[in-house]
Amino acid sequence: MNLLKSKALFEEAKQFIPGGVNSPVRAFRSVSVNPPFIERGQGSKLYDVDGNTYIDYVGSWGPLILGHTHPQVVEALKMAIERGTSYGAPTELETEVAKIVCEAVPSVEMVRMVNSGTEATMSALRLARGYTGKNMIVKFEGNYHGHSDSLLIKAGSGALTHGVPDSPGVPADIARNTITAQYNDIEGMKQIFEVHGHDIAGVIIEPIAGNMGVVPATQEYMNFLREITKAHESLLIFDEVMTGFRVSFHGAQSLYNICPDLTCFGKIIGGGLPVGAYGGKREIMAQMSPAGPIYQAGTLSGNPLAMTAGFTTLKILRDHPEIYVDLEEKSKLLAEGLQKNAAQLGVNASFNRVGSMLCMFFTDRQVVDYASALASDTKKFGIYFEEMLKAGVYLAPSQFEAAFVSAAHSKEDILFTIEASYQALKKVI
Ligand SMILES: Cc1ncc(COP(=O)(O)O)c(C=O)c1O
Ligand SMILES: N[C@H](C=O)CCC(=O)O
Repeated sequence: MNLLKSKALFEEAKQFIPGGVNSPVRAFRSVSVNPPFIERGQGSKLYDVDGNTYIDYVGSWGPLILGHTHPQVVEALKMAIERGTSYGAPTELETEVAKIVCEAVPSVEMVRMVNSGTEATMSALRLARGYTGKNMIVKFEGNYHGHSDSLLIKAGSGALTHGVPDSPGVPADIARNTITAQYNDIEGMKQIFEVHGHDIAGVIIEPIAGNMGVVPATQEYMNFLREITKAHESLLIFDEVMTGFRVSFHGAQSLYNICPDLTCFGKIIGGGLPVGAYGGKREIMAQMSPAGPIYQAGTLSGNPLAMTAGFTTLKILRDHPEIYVDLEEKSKLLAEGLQKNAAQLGVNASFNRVGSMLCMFFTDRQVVDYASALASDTKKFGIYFEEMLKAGVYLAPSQFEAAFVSAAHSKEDILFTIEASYQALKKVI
């Protein structure tokens, strides 16, 4: 694989951008490969500046459930851009997007658009604190909710991959109000509520974690969380930035049949443009300014281009439920193929998959939380990753990220990936 141009561009970028990238995971630091610089994407494929083609399972870290440059999304954007890029004033489309979100996710009666998942979770915490009058937030080890101060504690994703789950720069006074819990650990959470229950504003969780690899919460745990938060008048906040419109059109909450108080969205609702959103019960959301006293704002919030890409994507997903059936079939085929390869070659690997989010961990332990995810052999992952990239399969460059199947992946893509994985795993043993 020739990456000469990418290498030169990366060196140049490092002169002007910290680490050469605008988000740490893109630097490929945990694997010993130069990041390919991307020229364009189409369907299931990414094309780099050196002329390499990859089957893409990153999908811009989740938003591209329809694949790259979906014709309807591109056409809608072309028409929208002719009308202007931003007005800083209300548009009808914002209500249309809000309506489609509220209709899809019944726990969300009102929704506020922001510009990223980070903003969505940060604002949801402020709302939880303002609404309950309490201070503390509980989050889970290995869950990632973006990079706001209160949540960058024992965080997953790039923070975990790069070894900074507790970032310098987060004031101790702020960190003190965040309690970290073990995922799927009922007894641990009972103890937290016994000690701090009177002052817990909310518990925020990735219902299906995708930032320590893919790790679903158990149904029993979810039922318990709903009960304990209700009993203590704390809010249950689902971070569905990754799972929203991904694992189902109705979100992870529909799979668990749990009604959280607040839900955060991002990724898919922006159809590949920068968007986040948070929503929930009317009574709670009505506390947000200007309806209520809790402040949050955004120059580009509800941006017409982002709303156009998001609305078009959500409408396609809503009107074509067969997309989710197809995603399930392809993802199952892929996961089973990878699993069979590992078993045949005697590689210690464990698999988690929910719909089109999946992860192969290089460990023989079943991965149910942060500790069991950390048991993975990241050196083996690094070898596997490099071999897959050379074969033309673009995975996230970390053991602690999800792979996403999109509507654009063909059966041929999946079969090619399974064969490439067999050859790559041979290099791991
Ligand atoms: C579950 C989850 N929450 C929040 C975020 C933060 O979103 P963003 O990167 O758009 O700020 C991410 C991804 O980065 C995520 O996966
Ligand atoms: N895992 C992260 C989001 O889901 C990756 C995105 C990033 O940090 O750039």
